[in-house]
Amino acid sequence: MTDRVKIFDTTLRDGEQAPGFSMSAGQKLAMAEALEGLRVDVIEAGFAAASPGDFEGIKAIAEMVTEATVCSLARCNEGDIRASGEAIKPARSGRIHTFIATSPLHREFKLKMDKDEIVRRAIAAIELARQYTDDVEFSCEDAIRTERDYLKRVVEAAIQAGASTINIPDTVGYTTPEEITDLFQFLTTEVEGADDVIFSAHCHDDLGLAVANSLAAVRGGARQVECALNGIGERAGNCAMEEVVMALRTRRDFFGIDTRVRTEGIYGASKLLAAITGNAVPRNKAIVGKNAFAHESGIHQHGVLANRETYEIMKPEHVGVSTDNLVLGKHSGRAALKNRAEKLGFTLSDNQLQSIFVAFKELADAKKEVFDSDIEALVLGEAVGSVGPWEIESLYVSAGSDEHRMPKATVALKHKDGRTQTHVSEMAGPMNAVFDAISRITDTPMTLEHYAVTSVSGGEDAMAEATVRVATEFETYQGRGASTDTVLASARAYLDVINRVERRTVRQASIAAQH
Ligand SMILES: CC(=O)SCCNC(=O)CCNC(=O)[C@H](O)C(C)(C)COP(=O)(O)OP(=O)(O)OC[C@H]1O[C@@H](n2cnc3c(N)ncnc32)[C@H](O)[C@@H]1OP(=O)(O)O
Ligand SMILES: CC(C)C(=O)C(=O)O
Ligand SMILES: [Mg+2]
Repeated sequence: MTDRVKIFDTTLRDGEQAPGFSMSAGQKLAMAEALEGLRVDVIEAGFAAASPGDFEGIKAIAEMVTEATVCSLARCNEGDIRASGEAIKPARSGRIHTFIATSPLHREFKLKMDKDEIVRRAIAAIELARQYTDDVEFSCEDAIRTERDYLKRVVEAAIQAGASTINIPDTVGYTTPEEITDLFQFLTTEVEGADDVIFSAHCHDDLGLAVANSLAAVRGGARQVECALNGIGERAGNCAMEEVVMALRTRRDFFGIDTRVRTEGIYGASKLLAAITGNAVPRNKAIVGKNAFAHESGIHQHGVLANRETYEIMKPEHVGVSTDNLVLGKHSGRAALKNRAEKLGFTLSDNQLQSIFVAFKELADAKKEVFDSDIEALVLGEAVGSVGPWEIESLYVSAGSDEHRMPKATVALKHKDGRTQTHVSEMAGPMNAVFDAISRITDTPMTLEHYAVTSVSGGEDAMAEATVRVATEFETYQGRGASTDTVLASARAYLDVINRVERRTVRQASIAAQH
């Protein structure tokens, strides 16, 4: 048994699997870089057999990551194992994670396999995986609803076949803390070969118990926790990485064990994920929500002013949340901007710094004060919006109280291939006119399902962040844009979606051309 809990991050596999959270290969690479910066032990980068894009995404991550183990998920069949083995080949340390369901419901209705067949499949898959790597993880899907004696039998067979990590998933979020502690105690003491492997917990949040159950599994002997940033994942999500890590760190006195995560990067990584997927973190979310370290009521403020520990059990800076509000101005240079971004949890390449610096100077000229949240919006705007191919060249909107004159938007967009196109739209609302003009120029008809604008910093000239959810003929997309001008922020959010759609079409066309 190790003296720490390994963090197996599945943001890019189970997390990405949930509707509304899919990421492009480039976005997955950016997230993998952030996860490596957090020092997670294992990055589950995808499911190699799922698609050529997933295969290439895992391979690119395996080529880039230098410290963490890079893992691919595989069913217990030859094709999946071989695809995973090839995808992780470039990794300094690569893992194949193979799984098969063991519960009566899954055996009878889904797999239509009896108990012996499942054991045979598991053994064959693990033995084949071992031909690619010594690091093989085996999961009994729906382990929690599996008969204990059968679970023990499958796990013992998996260990004998060569698995070095045994994962016990609560696939449907059904268990309770007491029950899972007892199960892990049973497995770690009763299973033959238990001392030679690491037991892992993979809890889902259907009853809001994923973090509590993961911690309870650790109490029962689990030494790997599978989790995802912001708790994303199938249905209600997975165990939230930031929560389980901070619970172990903050209550080390209770759990007596910790992870090796560099917690100062948590907030930046969480924001990056939210920006990339277009799914904002709720403000009351533990650790990474906007309110996690905010105090408005008088009695709390009075206490915090005297001593922060009266109402704070963690230091905000330990998870990368800055309490230093007023940061930079128009006289600041690149070094200060880079330093501030790093304090907020973002590592900027030289190219990113150059382009963010230009936007920062424009913002500093337009605003009296530049806050951390402004810088965050600039960095995330860069992470999301810089990839094009369309960008806004100019935008004019006229609207007013005269009911005989329709609001009008004149929009000019520039494409990376050199084209510039302008369209004038008149619609019932000014934003409708802007969105319509963008749709017409790019020839992308879409239905707006949700549109929201929030202020991300203080003052009259605050930065606005717009988010849109838009349905195309085939899929729903999220987009995000930021600016001190709400109309421009909204237009950028809408264009963010158009760019995602176009990039996806180009990607699909290139995949089709390869076949
Ligand atoms: C709990 C979890 O999170 S499991 C991971 C879930 N993630 C995903 O499914 C995302 C990626 N999946 C995919 O892209 C597709 O489902 C694919 C490419 C893997 C398979 O696609 P298809 O071949 O069309 O199969 P489909 O998805 O319809 O059905 C799954 C098949 O796998 C079988 N299967 C399911 N789990 C396993 C397993 N662990 N081991 C072996 N076979 C399995 C099912 O019995 C079914 O077989 P059948 O086609 O003979 O009936
Ligand atoms: C593939 C397995 C580990 C899984 O995601 C689950 O059972 O929830
Ligand atoms: Mg899962």
